[in-house]
Parts: sequence; structure tokens; C-alpha cells
Amino acid sequence: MADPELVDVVVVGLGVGGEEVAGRLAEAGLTVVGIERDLTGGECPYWGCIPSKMMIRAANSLAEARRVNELAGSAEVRPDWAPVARRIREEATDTWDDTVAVDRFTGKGGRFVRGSGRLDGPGRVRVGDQVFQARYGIVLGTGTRPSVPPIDGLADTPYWTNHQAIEAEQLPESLLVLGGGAIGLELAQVFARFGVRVTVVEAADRVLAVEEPEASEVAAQALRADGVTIETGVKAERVDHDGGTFTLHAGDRTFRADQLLVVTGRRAHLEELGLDTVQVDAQQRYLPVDERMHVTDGIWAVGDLTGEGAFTHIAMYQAAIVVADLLDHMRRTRGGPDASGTASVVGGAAGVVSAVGGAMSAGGSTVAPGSVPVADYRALPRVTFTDPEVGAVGLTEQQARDRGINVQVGYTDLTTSSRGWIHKTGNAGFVKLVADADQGVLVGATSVGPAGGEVLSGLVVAVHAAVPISQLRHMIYAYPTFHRAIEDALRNLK
Ligand SMILES: Cc1cc2nc3c(=O)[nH]c(=O)nc-3n(C[C@H](O)[C@H](O)[C@H](O)COP(=O)(O)OP(=O)(O)OC[C@H]3O[C@@H](n4cnc5c(N)ncnc54)[C@H](O)[C@@H]3O)c2cc1C
Ligand SMILES: NC(=O)c1ccc[n+]([C@@H]2O[C@H](COP(=O)([O-])OP(=O)(O)OC[C@H]3O[C@@H](n4cnc5c(N)ncnc54)[C@H](O)[C@@H]3O)[C@@H](O)[C@H]2O)c1
Repeated sequence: MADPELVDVVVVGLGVGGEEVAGRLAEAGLTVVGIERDLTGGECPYWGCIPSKMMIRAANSLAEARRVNELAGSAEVRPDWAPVARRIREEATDTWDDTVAVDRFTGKGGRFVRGSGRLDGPGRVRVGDQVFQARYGIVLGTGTRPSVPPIDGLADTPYWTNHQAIEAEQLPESLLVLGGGAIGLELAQVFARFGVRVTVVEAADRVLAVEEPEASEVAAQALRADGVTIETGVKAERVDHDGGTFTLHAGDRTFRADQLLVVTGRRAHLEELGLDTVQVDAQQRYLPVDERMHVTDGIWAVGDLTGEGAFTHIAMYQAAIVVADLLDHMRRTRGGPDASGTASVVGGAAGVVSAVGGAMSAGGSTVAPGSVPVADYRALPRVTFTDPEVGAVGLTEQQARDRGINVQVGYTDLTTSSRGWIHKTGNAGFVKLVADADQGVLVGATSVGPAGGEVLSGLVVAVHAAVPISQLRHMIYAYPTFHRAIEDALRNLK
């Protein structure tokens, strides 16, 4: 067995989070080994956010064209999946080839290794026959994979996960979607708008169950208007496939379709990471991290793996913290610059310090030695890109009540706002605010509507910066925007 090779940092998993950390550290002059077993960039660019939003853009253009009949004359719409599949192949994924992403990383000075990495004792990572010893740290960014429920017969059928759904070049005539969460609803609406007969089968008593009940209701109504059948409270017991048709059995009910898409959540595979070799429990659902993304001595984690929210913006946010903290750790280990910025490190990492004179560049912001930012998820935004979009930040009303907060709620229906009324067809939505009456600030908000995700931005600022409600009430909201509904909802707080 070859001796371990000494490098500065090893990053295992080059998804959104890992690629960002590895690239930034390599740019900073560290010797960084990035290990990826599949495609550099991970789920988001190849099977997640980007191609799914290309599908949504296409499906929404069909829906908008169909609205011409109500607003502006007549339009005949003939959906064709071919340009969508082509765009995903050619523009988004290079037909699922990551050469560009690997070149981007190596262009920054990183060293790329294709394979499955696992911890091999303190400071060490093994990939195949190669073993790397990390001088300053190891970063785990191995993400999640679909969590497939243990339903009788399911594993033996050719069901789709998000991968096959995103890669589809032809659409089935009918589709069962198991799971009415973010992925399920976004894709169900897309396929329905392209003419597929879609049924969503959800175990909980409502779709999008993590968000406000009003959001679940509007989303369900919108999908039904697109022809989607929504079945909630269904406990699937068995799945059969006879070569052409899937049959899903639940009590005395059966659901049939040409294809079955399983989107029932995601799971981190900690058991694959060799965590036992560093005395970390691998029997957990996610890998717990502290506010600076530490797992244990010399190990950081980033992204979906941490269970702090499976979103690309969380992975990027955490990546900035890991970079800052790792550079800070390196400086302390090497006896680097003090708070006044006197550089004293040498070797591969010296470039980092000399380049910025004692301050360290992390995530686009400059971090002075010793002042590493810490994670704060109070104002975590999320957007489900159905039409209407469901945007939310911070706590739901129920979550706030469960925390014992003295809650006030303000609600307004978008259809009654000037802009909603003008917009007419496709105007479903609302703004709901959750306030802490004792503190006089918003702790959560939901904005559903044609631009629900964009309207959310003002609400994210309000929750993040704890802007006093009295101040929010005395702002000027442009007329007639969708976001002006926030002013109404503030007025309705009680
Ligand atoms: C259909 C869909 C739509 C989505 N839409 C959105 C959206 O609109 N907005 C949003 O914010 N988020 C969205 N997400 C979520 C987003 O894709 C994830 O939050 C993001 O990809 C997480 O990044 P990550 O780096 O944690 O993990 P991943 O992107 O999962 O990357 C992890 C990488 O690690 C690699 N890996 C795993 N184990 C090993 C190992 N042992 N050795 C080497 N490599 C390994 C994997 O191959 C993978 O490339 C969507 C997800 C899906 C599935
Ligand atoms: N727009 C976005 O930002 C976006 C889009 C897609 C995905 N994502 C991320 O990816 C994550 C995973 O998405 P997802 O939709 O797979 O998970 P999810 O957790 O959002 O939803 C899964 C749904 O499946 C249901 N379910 C679980 N087991 C079931 C069963 N046996 N039968 C029927 N229903 C069952 C759950 O009740 C839940 O409603 C999301 O949590 C989100 O963080 C984000």
C-alpha cells in the first residue's frame, strides 16, 4: 500500500457545496484534492434545480399561452417535449458530461480525482488505492440520494426517480407521482401541462405539508386546474408492474399509470463515509454540524448532508462559512497572521494570506482573521416553483406557536389586490405574515402568487434583519405591484 499523499485539504463530493469549497480554497492557493464519484456540480445542475426549472419555464409558457384566450384573443397551443429535452441535454447538462466543471476546478489549481472517497482514520481519505492525508482539513459534501420507501414490490419495478424524470426524452401518457413535496408538485405540473395524465399520491393529509396549510390548498387547486388528480392521506402498500403498467395498491384502492415517479424525500448515506474511523456516529439521518460546519476535529460538512435544508442556497451559504473557517483554522495551525494582518505562513497556503494581507476572502466577503461568520437559519427562504410559486421564509404559524411565541397573523388574498385583479387569470395567491407580537418583528412569511418567489425577497430581509413592524408599515410599496400585498397583510396583523 502506497504512503498517504500529503495535501492541504481533501473535499469529498463535488456537488454544489463541495465544488464551491474546493474551488475557492484552490483559488486561494491551497493544495486541494476534490473527489467526485459521479458528476462535478452534483444534483442541482444535472438532475435538480436547473433542468427542472427549464422544464417549468417551458410548461409555464404553455400555460401563459393558454391564458391568451381569456385576455387577448385566441391561441392554439400544441405542446412538444422535444425542445425541452433537447435544451436540458444541450444547454444544461452537456448530455450529463461534467468536463466543463472539472476543467473549471482544475483551472483554479485543484486536483480532481474521480471515485468514491471515504474517511480512513483522522485526517485521511481513501479513494480506491489512493490515500490522502489532509494537513488542514477534510470537507464532506456528499449530498443525498432519493429516499425510496420500503413498499412491497416497488424495488423490483422500473420506477423513475428525479434522474429518469429529468432525462426523459419521451413522456408517458400517464404518470403516478408518489410524494407531493417540492419535487413531486413541480414535476407533476410540468408533465400535466405537456398533456400527461398525472396523479399525485401523498401519504400526508395535504401536499407541500411543510409549508402553511393555505399554501398547500392554493398549490393543490392550481394543479387540479391543470388536470392533475391529487390523492392525499394514501398509504401505498404494494406496487406491481406488468411490463407496461404500474399499479399502486393502497387499502381497497388502486392507482394505475404507464410510469411511476418516486419523490418521497431524500436521504444522506452516512454509512458510506467511513465515519466510524473518526469516531462519528454513522447511524444518523444527517451529519450534525455546529454553527461553523464542524463535524469533529479537522472535518467539516456542507450542503444537504447536514440536514439544515436541502437547497442550493443553503449549500452555498454554508460553503462560504467553511472556507472562512478552514482558512482561519489553517492560519492558527500554521501560526499565521495575527489580527493586525502580519503574514507569516509559507508554502502552498501562503498565497492566501499574502494575497489579501491577513484578511481572508470567503464566499465573496472578506473575513478578518478570527471573525469567521456563523450560520444563522432564522431567515431560511424556500421557493417551490409551481405556478403560482410558493415562497416562504422563517417559521410557519404553527411552528411559531409550537415555540411559545406570542403570535399574530396577517393575511391577504392576492386576487383582491389591485395587481391581482388586473392580472386576472392565473392570479391565485396570498401573503401571510407570522409576527412575534412581543418583539414587534416578523418571524415568518409566505408569499404565494405568479411572482411569489420574487415577492419573498422583501420578506426575507424583514425576517433576517428583524425590521420592526412599525417600520415595515411606514414603507412605500410601489403601485400596483404584487409585493404591495405585503402592506395589506401588515395592516391585517392580529
Ligand atoms: C428535482 C430537484 C429540484 C431541485 N430544485 C431546487 C431548487 O429549485 N432550488 C434549490 O435551492 N434547490 C433545489 N434542489 C435541491 C438541490 O439540488 C440540493 O440542495 C443541492 O444539490 C445540494 O448540494 P450538495 O452539494 O449538498 O449535494 P449534491 O448536489 O447532492 O452533491 C453531492 C455530490 O457528492 C457526490 N458523492 C456522494 N458520495 C460521494 C463519495 N463517497 N465520494 C465522492 N463523491 C461522492 C455525489 O455524486 C454528488 O455529486 C432540487 C433538487 C432536486 C432533486
Ligand atoms: N424549489 C426548490 O427549492 C426545490 C425543488 C425540489 C426539491 N427541493 C429540495 O429537495 C428536497 C427533496 O424533495 P422531495 O419532494 O423529494 O421531498 P419532500 O420531503 O419535500 O417531499 C416528500 C413528500 O413525500 C411524501 N411521502 C413520503 N413517503 C411517502 C409514501 N410512502 N407515500 C406517499 N407519500 C410519501 C411526504 O409526506 C412528503 O410530502 C426538498 O425537501 C427540497 O429541500 C427544492
